[in-house]
Amino acid sequence: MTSRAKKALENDRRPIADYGLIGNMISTALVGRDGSIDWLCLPRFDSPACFASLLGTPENGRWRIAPAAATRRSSRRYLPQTAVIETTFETEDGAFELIDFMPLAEDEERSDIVRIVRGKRGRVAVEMELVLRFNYGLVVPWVRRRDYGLSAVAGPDAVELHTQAPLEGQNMKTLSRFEVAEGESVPFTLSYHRSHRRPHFVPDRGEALKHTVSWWQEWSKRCCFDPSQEHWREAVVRSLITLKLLTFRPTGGIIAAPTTSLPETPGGERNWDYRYCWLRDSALTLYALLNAGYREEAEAWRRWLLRAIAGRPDQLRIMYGLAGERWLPEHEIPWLAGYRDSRPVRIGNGAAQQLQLDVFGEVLDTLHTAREDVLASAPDAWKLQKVLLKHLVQIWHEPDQGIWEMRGPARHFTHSKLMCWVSFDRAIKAVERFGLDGPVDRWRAERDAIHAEICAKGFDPQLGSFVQSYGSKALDASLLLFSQVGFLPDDHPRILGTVNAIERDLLQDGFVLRYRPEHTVDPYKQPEGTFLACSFWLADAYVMSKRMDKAEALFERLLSVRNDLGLLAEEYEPASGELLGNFPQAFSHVGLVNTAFNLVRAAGPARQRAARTGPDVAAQNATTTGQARPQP
Ligand SMILES: OC[C@H]1O[C@H](O[C@H]2O[C@H](CO)[C@@H](O)[C@H](O)[C@H]2O)[C@H](O)[C@@H](O)[C@@H]1O
Repeated sequence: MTSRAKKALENDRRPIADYGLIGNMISTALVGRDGSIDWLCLPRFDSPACFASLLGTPENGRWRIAPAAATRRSSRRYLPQTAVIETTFETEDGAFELIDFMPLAEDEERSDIVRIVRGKRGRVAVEMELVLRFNYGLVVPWVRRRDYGLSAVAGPDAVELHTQAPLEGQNMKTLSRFEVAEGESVPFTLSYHRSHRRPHFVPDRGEALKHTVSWWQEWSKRCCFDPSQEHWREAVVRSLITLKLLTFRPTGGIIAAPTTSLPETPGGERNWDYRYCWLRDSALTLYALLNAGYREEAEAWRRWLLRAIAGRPDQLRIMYGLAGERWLPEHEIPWLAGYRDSRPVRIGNGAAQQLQLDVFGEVLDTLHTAREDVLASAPDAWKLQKVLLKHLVQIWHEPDQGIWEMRGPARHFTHSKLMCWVSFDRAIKAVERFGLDGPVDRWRAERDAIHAEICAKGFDPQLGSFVQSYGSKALDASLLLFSQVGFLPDDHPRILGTVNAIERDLLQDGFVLRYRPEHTVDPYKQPEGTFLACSFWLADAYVMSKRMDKAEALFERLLSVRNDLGLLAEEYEPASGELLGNFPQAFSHVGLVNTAFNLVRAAGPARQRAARTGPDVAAQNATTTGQARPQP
């Protein structure tokens, strides 16, 4: 076997959970346990990757710093309450730490990655390999030596490597070999800039580290999760830091994940680009941020939402780019082999063109919650809501692609209709509670008509459960949301029956599948992993029906599948114990935060949502359920 093939295989076998996330709220990088950065898009989350070995081979770009000799042991952690990763490598000759972080950046076209090698014990030989490949692992740049290191340019992109370590070019790669002794530091900075602009000054790396650490620690302190529940608080803070890392600071948009095409089925075709902002994820994200006390972030998210959706209501999209872009065409990238041969690798997302009726409900619920929680006034929000409702009156009867964005024929998905009901319901509440103007009688008639239709066509008396789409027998985890949006009382037999049916049909080793592909119109029939956000929704449904022990047990199991850094992908495969799908995924982390608050507060996000109220955080802090018993 050639060494190239060996390397490819080595890369193929790396579990998704082996990665950690660093970032500066403009872009992020995935750092492997072995010291290799295998995914980095520059300048923004949604730009082409310059390190793409995650989806191919090391030849598609990576930046590895690791011991030159065999590693005896390695361990890693985030520096407490930060987005800075510290990996410790131990060899026969001693030990060193590798500190990885991205300093905060103001300019969305300039980002730095800092890597500091710090000797801890003995004297260790270290190897650095930098393989730069712009445009998703394809384009080899023109590299020149500089007194500060090197510069590389190709087309619109340029990077500078700043280091005092010796550098050597070999086979289109840059290599370095040096030794580090106890107490010594060898820093590297990779700085991106547009090739038509001048490179920027790279400040002192020690100072940048101090500043980055203290910024994250101050930010984390703001989390108002009960500090006495240390174990859960730590998990909540890690999820919030991850959500913050997935936020595009210049606009406030939050992406679903920083990766594309990590497979939902290893070796399969369910490989999608998640580097965009989904409206669907907005209401639950807002509850998570507000409950945790992050008002500014919630306000920035709401402002992003209002800008993104502004315009004709019939042009509402289900997802947008970081700044609200609507043109997100889907392409396949043939030169990347795919993570464990999972092809195609896709860029852009065709689901952006779909009709998914539930997004109306998500948007109207988000704006309603913002009003209930007295976020800074947004005078145009109500006008926009009325226009959206006027359009929804015309279209809620239509079939759509549903919450799971199925690419088969359109259906009357029950969850989509449920969220249409939410749209009218929240608007009526806005009139009743805030005296806003609107055709409330018309809205009441629509709301009642949808309610009656769902109860007649979306419920199967034999199963005793709501079903995925009108007239079908298939179940769907999105039906777990019925109680938390307030459609029927928590203890209604139809709500309890639906939870029972999902427990019977969709559980795999205690985790929840979205649906069974063989029972649906989904054209991709390969089995996928269990869906983590849905598993959190089951825990929430247990809270709503006051089964706190079950809720707590499921929550603990979900915490146990996070990787060693506390990160979750979109899915989890119980048989192999692997995380699957794009990573880390915002929807999963939003689920974690909301379930944690549901467990510790008398009225957490699920009950707030059912009551159509916002989280009054001060009052919430004063009341905890006392029902949950977190482990120390
Ligand atoms: O696997 C099917 C679909 O998966 C993606 O969508 C999923 O992620 C979204 C973002 O978190 C979430 O809102 C949605 O409900 C999930 O199904 C993908 O982007 C779609 O193109 C794909 O059809």
